[in-house]
Amino acid sequence: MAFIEVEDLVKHYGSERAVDGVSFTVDEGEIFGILGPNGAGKTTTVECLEGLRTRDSGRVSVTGLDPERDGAELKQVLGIQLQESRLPDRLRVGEALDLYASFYKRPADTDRLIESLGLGGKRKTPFAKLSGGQQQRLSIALALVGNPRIAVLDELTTGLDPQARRDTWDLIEQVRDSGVTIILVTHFMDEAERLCDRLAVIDSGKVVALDTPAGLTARAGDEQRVRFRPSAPFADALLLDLPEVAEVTRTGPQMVVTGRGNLLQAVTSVLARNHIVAADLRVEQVSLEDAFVALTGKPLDN
Ligand SMILES: Nc1ncnc2c1ncn2[C@@H]1O[C@H](COP(=O)(O)OP(=O)(O)OP(=O)(O)O)[C@@H](O)[C@H]1O
Repeated sequence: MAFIEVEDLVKHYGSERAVDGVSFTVDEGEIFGILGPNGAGKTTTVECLEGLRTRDSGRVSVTGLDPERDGAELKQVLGIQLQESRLPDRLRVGEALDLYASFYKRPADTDRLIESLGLGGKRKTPFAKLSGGQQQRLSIALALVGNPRIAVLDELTTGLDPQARRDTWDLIEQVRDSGVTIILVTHFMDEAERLCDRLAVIDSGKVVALDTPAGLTARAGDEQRVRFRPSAPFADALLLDLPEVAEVTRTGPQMVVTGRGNLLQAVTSVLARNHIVAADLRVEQVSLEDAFVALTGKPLDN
């Protein structure tokens, strides 16, 4: 039996089928991503896994426990970081951690947890006086205070600045290295690509792909794009005649040449032969974002 198993999970809200037959498994020790646009059914899926929602049908097993039947036992192995979790403004960091620790049979040492999450010196600081990044760290600390085997993190870095996001990613890798299995719900491609060992891409309540980030990207093909500003006008046909080139588009002074194989060399050779200089030349490979569009027919951030 897999560490975590979700099989043919279905959940309706009224007549809306928010989760429509979702299946996946998670191995012990991995960071498993659930990626999808707003309203795709990600949160509902993990809420069924956490025992916070009752499923309409399907099977869910978390370390052999059924969240609906074995809720009390599950709470001892699962740590949850809720989306946009807010605490009372005046609750101090130490008080919040001690309170949450009291819910568990074998809580973590809160002093060590505070230190390892970079909140050292903040024990007496009220929630409202923490920065966005520190509040996020506290919510991760609260998810870990019960010494869980699994942590479910929902929209981990929403609202954080780039540095705080990178720090949080480092932290999550440390948590995984300490042996915690992580389920990460996100709608950020860069986060999924950086952190996840495997990903379920969810769209309109269904899993449309289940793979490693590299595997997903490979599915979108080996297409490349070469962007540049030509120093002189020329006919598109010059490039379209090349076997490597599939498409040429122009946006203002910029040209984008899409194709395969040794595209860069083919394009630059033709330009050189015609005495055209390519300024601001850039080559782009297929990204996870392209893979997502190929799979769902729409961009992630819609
Ligand atoms: N409590 C609820 N009552 C009614 N409909 C709901 C409820 N919660 C979610 N939904 C609807 O179910 C669908 C899936 O929502 P869900 O929150 O699971 O998606 P999500 O992928 O987590 O989205 P987001 O990234 O915006 O949180 C959406 O259409 C949403 O409007």
